[in-house]
Amino acid sequence: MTAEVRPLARPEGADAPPVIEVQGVRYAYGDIEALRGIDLTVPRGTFFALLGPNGAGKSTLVGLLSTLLPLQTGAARVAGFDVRRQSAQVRRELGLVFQEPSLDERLTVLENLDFHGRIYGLPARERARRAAHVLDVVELADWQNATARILSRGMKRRLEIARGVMHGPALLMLDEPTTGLDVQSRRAVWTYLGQLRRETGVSLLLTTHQIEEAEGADLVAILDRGEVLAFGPPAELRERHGGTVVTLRGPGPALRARLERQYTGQVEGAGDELRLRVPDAGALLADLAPELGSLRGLSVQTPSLEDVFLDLTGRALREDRPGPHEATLAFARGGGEHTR
Ligand SMILES: Nc1ncnc2c1ncn2[C@@H]1O[C@H](COP(=O)(O)OP(=O)(O)OP(=O)(O)O)[C@@H](O)[C@H]1O
Repeated sequence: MTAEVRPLARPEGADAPPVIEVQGVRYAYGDIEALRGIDLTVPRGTFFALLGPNGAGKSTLVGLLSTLLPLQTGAARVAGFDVRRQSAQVRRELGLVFQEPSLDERLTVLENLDFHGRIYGLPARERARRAAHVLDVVELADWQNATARILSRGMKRRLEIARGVMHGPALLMLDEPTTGLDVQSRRAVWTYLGQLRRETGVSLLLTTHQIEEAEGADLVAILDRGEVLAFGPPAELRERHGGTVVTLRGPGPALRARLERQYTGQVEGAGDELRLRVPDAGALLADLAPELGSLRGLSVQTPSLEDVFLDLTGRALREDRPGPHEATLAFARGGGEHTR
């Protein structure tokens, strides 16, 4: 494959076409409808996360964008190139990091990068320059002559990421990139990805069912059963579909009556506990301030994208759901003391 050489850093003008454009895309495997009409536009430079449970259609959409699957209905472009008519240009704009390791274990770290650069037709000097740069970013420069086989899992993943951006793509596609890594290696991967974004302007497409990783994205699309249920910045989705839940323990009858009157439709819970779902917990807490001392306890639960998914579908995104992001204050009744 021959190709023009482009700089590692790709400062894009405001008029650069979106990195992903998908319009009316449907896809079926025989009778199984995997995608049922997808529309998405993702601007250049974005960290975009595609979040959805198993079978939602994430891999199918990624397959279409990366030209591995043929488009059946609708239109899709990557960095302005049509996936149907300009598949070679689309592939040049993509870097891929899969869940499964894909390094040549017999080659050294540097040779893995160099080989990749050759496939993309980069001249030797350019390959050496780019390899040095990306190895520097992922902190593997000291390991460049080591055989890939001896690297730890985290280091291999870092090398795969370095290789993914070696040819200067517009979009790096990451399929569950931190699966199987320990917490420290996960963090390292995200640090390096952040740095690569800053230095090269590369956009990221992350497919995941890990909520924590999607929370860090600029834009999230929640996909379920072949449809985009919500699309926007995580904070906006949380506000639109989650709402902060404030739980009061031991509110007296007068306070309860006032809140039910004032926050019609947002109050639930009987007996000792009262839950209010509000867009802005600060305003509610300010309103409650004079009565805080009379409560036995209070907790503020910030919604996560898991709550957003639950609100949209009535189902949990995954079984091993982490505990809610909860801050609890317990007040000793009457005493004014509190513990955290
Ligand atoms: N090769 C195939 N043949 C038939 N059906 C398929 C094929 N690949 C996927 N499907 C079906 O298409 C739907 C979407 O699958 P897809 O793999 O795109 O979802 P996903 O969100 O990527 O899931 P996962 O996270 O499990 O990879 C599912 O119902 C799946 O069973």
